[in-house]
Amino acid sequence: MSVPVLLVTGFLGAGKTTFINRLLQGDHGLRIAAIVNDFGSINIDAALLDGAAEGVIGLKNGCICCSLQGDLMRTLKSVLSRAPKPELIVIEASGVADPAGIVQSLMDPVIWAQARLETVVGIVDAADASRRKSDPLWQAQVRGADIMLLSKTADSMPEDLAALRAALSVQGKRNVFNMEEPVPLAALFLEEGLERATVAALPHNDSSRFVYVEWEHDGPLDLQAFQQVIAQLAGTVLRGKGFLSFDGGAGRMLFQLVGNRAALSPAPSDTNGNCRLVLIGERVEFAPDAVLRALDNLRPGSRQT
Ligand SMILES: Nc1nc2c(ncn2[C@@H]2O[C@H](COP(=O)(O)OP(=O)(O)OP(=O)(O)O)[C@@H](O)[C@H]2O)c(=O)[nH]1
Repeated sequence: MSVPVLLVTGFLGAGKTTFINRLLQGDHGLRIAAIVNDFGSINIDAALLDGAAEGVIGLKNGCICCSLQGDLMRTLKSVLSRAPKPELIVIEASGVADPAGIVQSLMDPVIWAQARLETVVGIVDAADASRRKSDPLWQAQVRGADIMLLSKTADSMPEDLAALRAALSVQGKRNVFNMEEPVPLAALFLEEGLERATVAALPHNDSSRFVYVEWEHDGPLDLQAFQQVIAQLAGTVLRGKGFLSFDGGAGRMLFQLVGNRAALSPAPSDTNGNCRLVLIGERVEFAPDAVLRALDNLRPGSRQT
């Protein structure tokens, strides 16, 4: 029997991993395999989900809507050959992916016979939507979604939330859920027989729009110096995430930056090793060399005055 597939899409930092984590930890009793696609070679998302489930597979160094399509298909086939087979497959697209390209790949009749795309779940950061809504990539992600989940609704202004819901309903999105409330698993499955409209993928000149740096350091960092660097870079970094340790031995921390909101929280216990950090920005305003210099300046002994 064909295994249902949920494709989760949404802009950088929208809440895709958070949603998948909740799904993996839900008490539905389903055997779920998750395939996650991070931007870059340091696979933070897979590490974040690792604690939640076996069967989390990270696809890195590219984007599954373009350069990694072949990898996605190979990974799907290998997941499907597992015994016992998963009962649900969740694919997290990277935050820079256009879901239309992935949907086209999943329509392959050989794949479809074994794994049928059930629903494209689109996640929109409600607190960021009014700023982001004219972005063609954001629009493509909304257009390609069958159902919508609104994240960070508690952080958004009520009038912005109302405007967002109105805009989504104009676009024909009937199923819009608040991600800060429990979303029942059944709500993620489309009514039987519902046809998905074919959506054209964005032209692929977009791949050079985003750039990122990956940075690693063996040992703890000075917290205050790190915060200063992040404050300097704020405004040019769209998304940051990583695992870090700081002087004083408070343990490993998970760093999350979305737009101008940064947070540090205790990292999942099974994340070991060096400090590792990924920062992503738009090529027009994010200068990787300067960002790397600022980060390298954090290494003990190399601080410049
Ligand atoms: N308050 C609040 N925070 C959220 C919600 N959803 C996600 N977050 C936070 O937003 C940040 C990014 O969430 P992720 O789930 O990693 O976002 P993502 O879409 O997977 O990010 P990328 O894959 O890097 O594009 C994290 O700090 C989350 O804790 C939400 O509904 N409410």
